[in-house]
This record gives sequence, C-alpha cells and structure tokens, in this order.
Amino acid sequence: MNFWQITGGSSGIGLSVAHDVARRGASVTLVARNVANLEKALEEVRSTASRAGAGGKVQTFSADISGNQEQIVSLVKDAESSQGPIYMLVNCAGFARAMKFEDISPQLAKQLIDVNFTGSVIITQEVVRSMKQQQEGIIVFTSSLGGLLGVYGFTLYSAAKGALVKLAEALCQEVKPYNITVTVCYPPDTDTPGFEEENKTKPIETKLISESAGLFKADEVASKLVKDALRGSFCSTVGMEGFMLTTLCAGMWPIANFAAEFAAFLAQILLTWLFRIISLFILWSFDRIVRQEHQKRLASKKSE
Ligand SMILES: NC(=O)C1=CN([C@@H]2O[C@H](COP(=O)(O)OP(=O)(O)OC[C@H]3O[C@@H](n4cnc5c(N)ncnc54)[C@H](OP(=O)(O)O)[C@@H]3O)[C@@H](O)[C@H]2O)C=CC1
Ligand SMILES: CCCCCCCCCCCCCCCC(=O)[C@@H](N)CO
Repeated sequence: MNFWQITGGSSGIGLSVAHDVARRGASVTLVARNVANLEKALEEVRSTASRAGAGGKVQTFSADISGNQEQIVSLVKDAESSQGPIYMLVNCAGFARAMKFEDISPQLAKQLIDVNFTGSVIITQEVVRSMKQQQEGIIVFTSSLGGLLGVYGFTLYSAAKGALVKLAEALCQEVKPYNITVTVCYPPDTDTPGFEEENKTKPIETKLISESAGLFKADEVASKLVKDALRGSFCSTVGMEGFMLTTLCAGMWPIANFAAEFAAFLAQILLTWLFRIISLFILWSFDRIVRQEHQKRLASKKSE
C-alpha cells in the first residue's frame, strides 16, 4: 500500500496517527529528534502492524525539523529511496509553551515559530516536489483551535499555528491540478506527553480558557485526522467546540471534495450567524476569567 511520513511520530497525536496508518497496512516513516523515543515508537507501531496482519514497513529518522535544510532534504530522499514516493505527509511535530507575551524570550519566540511553522514549510516543500511528479498525494498540517482563536498566553503559538492555516489555503490552490489535497487539523486540548509538559508552566487563564473546548484522547484526534485527510477534507477537528469554531472561521476555505464536505458547508451557511452571537458570550466568559485572576493576584500582592 501507500507510504506515509509523519513528523512528530514518536509521541502523542503523531504516534496515534502512526498506529492508525500501520493498521491500514501502509508503510510509515516516523520523524522526531529523540532516538530512544523513536526506537520505542518503532517497536510499538511494528507490533500494531503485525497484530493487524498488515504488511507495511516502519522506519524512523532522527532529525530536527526546525534544523538545517540539508538534513531535511536528505531525510526525504533517504525515506523515498527505501520506501518509494511519499503518498501522505503528516506534519505533526510541534510544541506549545504558554506565558505572558512580554515574558517570551527572543529564543523561545524563534523556537515557537521555527518548530510550529517553518519546520512544516521546509519538509513540505521537499515532499510536494515528489508528489507533483507522482500526480497524487495528501498533505496534513497540525494547527490547533488556538490557531483559529488567539488564546491568552498563546500569543506566539497562536500566531505560528494561525500562519499554517493561510499557508494551507494558498498551497491548496497550487497543488490542486496535481491531484494533491491539503488538510489542516485543529485539535482542542489533547492528552499527550506534550500537553503534560506545557501544563507545568501554563498560566491559569490559559488553562481555563483552553479547557472550555474539552480534553480529548490522541487516538480520537488522530483517527479523525486520518479519515478527513483520506477523503480530502480541508478541515479536521473533534468535539462540539471544534465544530463551532471551525464553522465560524471557515470563511473562504476551499472545498476539495464537495460530497464529503457538504454537511460542513451546510452548517456554515446555516449556523455562522448563530455561532457569532454565541461567541460574544464565550468571549465575555474569557474576559471574566482574565479579570478574576487579575484581581486575585492583586489581592494576594496586597496581603503580602
Ligand atoms: N496536545 C494538545 O493539546 C494539542 C497539540 N496540538 C499540536 O499537535 C501536535 C502534536 O502535539 P502532541 O502530540 O501534544 O505533542 P508531543 O509533545 O506529545 O509530541 C510531539 C512530537 O513532535 C516531535 N518534535 C517536537 N519538536 C520537534 C522538532 N523540532 N523536530 C522534530 N520533531 C519534533 C517530538 O519528538 P522529539 O521531541 O523527540 O523531537 C514528538 O514526537 C503539535 O504540533 C501540537 O502543537 C494542537 C492542539 C492541541
Ligand atoms: C461559537 C464559537 C465557539 C467557540 C468555542 C471555542 C473555545 C475555544 C477555546 C480555545 C481552545 C484552544 C486550545 C488550544 C490547545 C493547544 O493548542 C495546546 N494544548 C497545545 O498543545
């Protein structure tokens, strides 16, 4: 069957995508930095494939997707020479760090943009070249609900994830004649090692605002992502809030597969006005969270 490449495939959502793909019998390459985690993921995904009786090959590459371009170019070449042309690229490597805007160091700001945005650009450019030759392919970007709605504490992260959306819209127009589709995934909070890490330093405001969209399992986000990508939908999300926010933000998103996206299109036509009204109340509730936490801090300072 087809050959997929997943960045961020050693953990969280990316790893769940890898299991899903392996069960479907595809060959897969996992890309991440930490070699020990890659080895562990390799074993797990291989055993999923063999349990499912699927014959796909699994391999790993250790690379920093925000690192030097030559390494990325050779990574894609090596992967393709051993497994054949990449049919589907899932850009899942990324990370979040929440803090007040003015406290973000220039190094962290650069890292947030480099890993969450530029990292997806470089590898996708390489893969698109070969997909165009093959005249087929699927490209997935992992944005976030926080890429559609800027969230307190996520200034730089939301900007990087939002930039992916515009990139995807434009790229979708470029690659359409080559039978290549683009999907953007917008996960809400998802229970992963990365999520656990970001929670260690997350301001309470970010936590309360984010959790209003719920907490999901990586397997659920991943299986929706794979389904939506395989049918060529531009948008993939989970949960009620995910549905409402993507409906509200759809604007001029492309519709590549009208049959598959008709229900979403209908919802956009019929519900946008209603969701815009509801959004006012939700925004008020976010303002209230910020105001209350601000007052609590002032009060605790005074009592010191
Ligand atoms: N979990 C959540 O709540 C949400 C997550 N997302 C997005 O989903 C994606 C996956 O998140 P999640 O599963 O939680 O993250 P995890 O931290 O659990 O996994 C991240 C994966 O990306 C890899 N990675 C990170 N940085 C790089 C890099 N510079 N180069 C290569 N690989 C890298 C990690 O491996 P290694 O560190 O070894 O390189 C790991 O395999 C991210 O883009 C995230 O922003 C979006 C919305 C919500
Ligand atoms: C009518 C409109 C309804 C809209 C309701 C929207 C509520 C959205 C809340 C924002 C959720 C942001 C989650 C970010 C998760 C994330 O990216 C991090 N966990 C990164 O790891």
